[in-house]
Amino acid sequence: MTEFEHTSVLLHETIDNLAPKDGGIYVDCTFGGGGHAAYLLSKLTNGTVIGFDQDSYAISAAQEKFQTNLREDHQPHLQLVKANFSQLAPELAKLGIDGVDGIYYDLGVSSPQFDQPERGFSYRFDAKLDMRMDRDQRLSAYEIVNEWDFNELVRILYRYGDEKFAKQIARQIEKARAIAPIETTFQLSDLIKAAIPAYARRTGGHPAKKSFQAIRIAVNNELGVLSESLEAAIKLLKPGGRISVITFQSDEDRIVKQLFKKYSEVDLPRGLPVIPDDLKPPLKLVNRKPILATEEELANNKRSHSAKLRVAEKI
Ligand SMILES: C[S@@+](CC[C@H](N)C(=O)[O-])C[C@H]1O[C@@H](n2cnc3c(N)ncnc32)[C@H](O)[C@@H]1O
Repeated sequence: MTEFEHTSVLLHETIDNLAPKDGGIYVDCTFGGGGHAAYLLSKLTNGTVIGFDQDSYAISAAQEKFQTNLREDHQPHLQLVKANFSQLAPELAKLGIDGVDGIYYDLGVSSPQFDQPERGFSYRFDAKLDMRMDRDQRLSAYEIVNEWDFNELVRILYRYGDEKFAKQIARQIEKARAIAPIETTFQLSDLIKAAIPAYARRTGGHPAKKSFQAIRIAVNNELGVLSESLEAAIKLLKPGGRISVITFQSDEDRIVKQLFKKYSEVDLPRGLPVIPDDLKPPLKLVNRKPILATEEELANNKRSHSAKLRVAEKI
């Protein structure tokens, strides 16, 4: 049995806000342990949920855990797709689907990805630098740390990690790899610690936290694939269909917020008495402000602290 322990964040808020309807087609873009999907399936007596994940480990764990729902004749039916959600439209087209009633994303990594030392995501375990969610992908943390030039390293550390000592860390990495390749998470974490001044190391969390997050986002091109996929998702939604997105990082949330804004507002010529249908925006916001975890969830799940949920509806 493949164990997959992951506590879902904003579980009810994400799914209830989709207002699921029997017979509908729903897409879970980040299936993981299937916590959100299990709750969605429990709300349907018939209909289809398509679960995407780029991690073959998540897909094989789901094949065991959701055996019943995966049976051809079972209602509600679950179908799994091992693919990046950047491939949303072409993968759904392969299944003959060109419109959906709801779609949701729970971004970032799952607990097993962090907690399995050999995945190389965590500074808590010593392992070969990796951080690929999709282990068929070529680019890993090893290449970024050992091959990307100083300016590229500084850019990702600043941009994806808000790391103010980005330059010092990139310099330390350059110095170390000139002698021998940086192979492991502990080697990288020690270099980061050495680059950060002692006064700064005494405050905040683990000194390598921001840099590890930044490198992970770069390895998996997390921000690049998000906008592309959200654009496709909005097109795929049927009128009245909804999209929920949980983000965990400010750049991610900004992408969702700006895209929802772009599609829910239109610049109309002044003085139009009635807005013609073809000028109406394609989306309306279900919640103006992002939904955050309740006090109870915050107390029980550390991952929920940075979570923000935004929901919109296709008009
Ligand atoms: C936070 S977990 C999802 C947890 C899930 N909602 C649950 O309740 O168990 C995120 C999952 O999405 C997957 N993922 C992240 N980015 C992806 C992408 N671009 N394409 C496909 N899967 C992705 C990861 O591999 C991981 O398994």
